[in-house]
Amino acid sequence: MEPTGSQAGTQHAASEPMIRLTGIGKTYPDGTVAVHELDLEVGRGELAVLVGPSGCGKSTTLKMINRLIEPTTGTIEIDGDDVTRRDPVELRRGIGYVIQAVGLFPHQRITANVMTVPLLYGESKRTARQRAEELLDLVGLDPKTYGGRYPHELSGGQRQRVGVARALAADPPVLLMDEPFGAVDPVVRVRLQEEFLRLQRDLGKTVVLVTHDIDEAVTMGDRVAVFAEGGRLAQYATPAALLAHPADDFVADFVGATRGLRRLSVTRLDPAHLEPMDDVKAGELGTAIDLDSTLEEALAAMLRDDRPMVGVKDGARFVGVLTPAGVHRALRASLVE
Ligand SMILES: Nc1ncnc2c1ncn2[C@@H]1O[C@H](COP(=O)(O)OP(=O)(O)OP(=O)(O)O)[C@@H](O)[C@H]1O
Repeated sequence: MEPTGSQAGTQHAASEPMIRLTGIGKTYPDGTVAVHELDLEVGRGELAVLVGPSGCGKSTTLKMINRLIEPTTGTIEIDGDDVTRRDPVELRRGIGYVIQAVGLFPHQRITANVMTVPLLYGESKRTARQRAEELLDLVGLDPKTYGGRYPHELSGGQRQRVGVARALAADPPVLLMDEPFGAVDPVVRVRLQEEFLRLQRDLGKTVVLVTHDIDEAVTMGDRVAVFAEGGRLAQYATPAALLAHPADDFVADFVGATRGLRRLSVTRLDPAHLEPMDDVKAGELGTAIDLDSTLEEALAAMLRDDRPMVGVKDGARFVGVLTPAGVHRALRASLVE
């Protein structure tokens, strides 16, 4: 199934996936099966999330993609190339990697931390500095304020942003992220998630992100891979499909009893489900919402204004009215793609 929603990045979709794992498996020498014969494809510009309970092989899978861990079976292709034939060090330079602990050099200032990657590529100090400052700006950190600080002089969320900036420094087509927003409080986490989605839409990177948080998975992912015990892939689907049709009881339990509510937060408005504005309704409307809102935001607006409908704007222009019946239609339509 094709990815849905505005974050799909489908304009880059070529028939060949950017990342293809075929029969990939990892058994550790002590006999632990961390990943069991996994097939997974990630399209160009797509953001795939690996989610599941602790110890089910998500990190192992991620680290096999950049060969920090060698698979025991199967093949991994990036952009059609078999990565097992590539020099691992050179391979890793072409793949951004963001981890929870960030891994910044504690005794280097922030700009210097981000400069390490362009310097590795042989850029002059001056170009590397300029690039680092652009990247800090891109992730929302003013280089003048933060560039001269040391990592311990930043908040957890700011350090995560530096980690993202550094991973982007080589302009890699592929970005691997292991619990990148795990170390920050829930409010900062949601902000970082939103900012990263915006950035990813602009940059069109192919991203594989590991999390154990189903909310993060369905918010961020174009497609979500749910892992089960023993490194088994239980389901790989769009958030809408996963929430509406869990493949088995394990997935149903994992996505939770409130999955119906979660569907509201992953489905965006569509003009097709709005009713036309008329004079009577115009008088009944509270504050209008934007056309790119989610159904959850739409329902929240109806409840906040205590009205059975909400006006919808595209920029400054009113485009229609959404009612609870329209919400229902939109939910059903989100599955027919
Ligand atoms: N070097 C190792 N030797 C033996 N077993 C290992 C080794 N590294 C990881 N494992 C096991 O492989 C399994 C998968 O680990 P992995 O780190 O991939 O899980 P995960 O899904 O990322 O977990 P978490 O969410 O807790 O980070 C676990 O049972 C783990 O104990």
